[in-house]
Amino acid sequence: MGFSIIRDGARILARFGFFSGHHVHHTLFLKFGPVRFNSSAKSRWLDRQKNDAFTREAKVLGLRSRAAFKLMEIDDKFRIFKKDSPQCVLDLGYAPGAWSQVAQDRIGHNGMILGVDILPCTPPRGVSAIQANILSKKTHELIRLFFCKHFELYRHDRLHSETGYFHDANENDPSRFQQAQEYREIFSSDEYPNLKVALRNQPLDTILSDMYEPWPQTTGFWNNLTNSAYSRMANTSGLAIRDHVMSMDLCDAALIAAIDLLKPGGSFVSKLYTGEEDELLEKRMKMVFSTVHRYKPQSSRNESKELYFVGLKKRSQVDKLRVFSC
Ligand SMILES: C[S@@+](CC[C@H](N)C(=O)[O-])C[C@H]1O[C@@H](n2cnc3c(N)ncnc32)[C@H](O)[C@@H]1O
Repeated sequence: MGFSIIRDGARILARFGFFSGHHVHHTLFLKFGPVRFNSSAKSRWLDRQKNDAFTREAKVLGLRSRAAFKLMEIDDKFRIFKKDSPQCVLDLGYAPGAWSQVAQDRIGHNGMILGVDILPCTPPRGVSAIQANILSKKTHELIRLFFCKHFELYRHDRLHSETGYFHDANENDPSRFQQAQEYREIFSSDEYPNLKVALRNQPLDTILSDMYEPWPQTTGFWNNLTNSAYSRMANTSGLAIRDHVMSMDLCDAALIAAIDLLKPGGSFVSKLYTGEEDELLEKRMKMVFSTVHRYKPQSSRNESKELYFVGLKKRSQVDKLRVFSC
């Protein structure tokens, strides 16, 4: 952190914002002048959405956003998802849920998908979700717990009964997960003798991250909910450096999740906004994955600085400290 301050004051201010939601907007206002989180930026984005062919197509196909096409293109090219064995997929920043819909379609009904988003959102059918911040260590624990214990949480876990952490569209149909061998082992005893071991394991086959900081909530506080996740996910500020720095932090968070939770051999897709730190992220990803690709899907707008890094075949021994000390 100290290093960041010396090198670039703006960066540390932006970083600080991740840990204390409201401060970032004030702080960045001071540093750069008004950051465009205002209603005209939002209505420009909404207008562009209305006139966009991918947006219209998404509507026709019942997809929750045009982002679905980007993941389809990525999977067509790199074959992330597999149907022949049960797959566990984590979708970081899943709201409103288009990527989860694509993952669900491509892994079939043998797999499990958990979406994590800081915004409240009802996940698509067949997908489970938690509202949580991926920058929190507790979220990692919840993810692990979910994939190891899964639906039993509904019956036995105080965590769920007291706080309702997990929303699971499959709550009424647990039988389809019991078929998978590794889950049968966990559930074979009432006392879950294997659970401790399972919790140390890396349960995931694929981690997707399309995260970017949402627009701040401006209305809807009265009902203790949010205004629609769809509108709030429209989120670039228009300031290239800010978009880049924010996205780099979220990419780091997703990469840490990949190191901790992804099986050896697993795959990783992460969105970023390009800038001077791309190469550092790429270098780190190469320490975690055997192959790393940069990819810009055709459905990603030309004028957007958005890009996707795809990591394939996670290495078996990854030292997190070494990765992040480079
Ligand atoms: C561009 S949207 C994702 C769109 C999604 N992939 C889809 O296909 O519908 C980015 C999402 O990242 C979420 N996000 C940003 N920061 C996050 C964080 N720290 N933890 C969890 N989710 C986060 C935002 O709330 C937002 O919903």
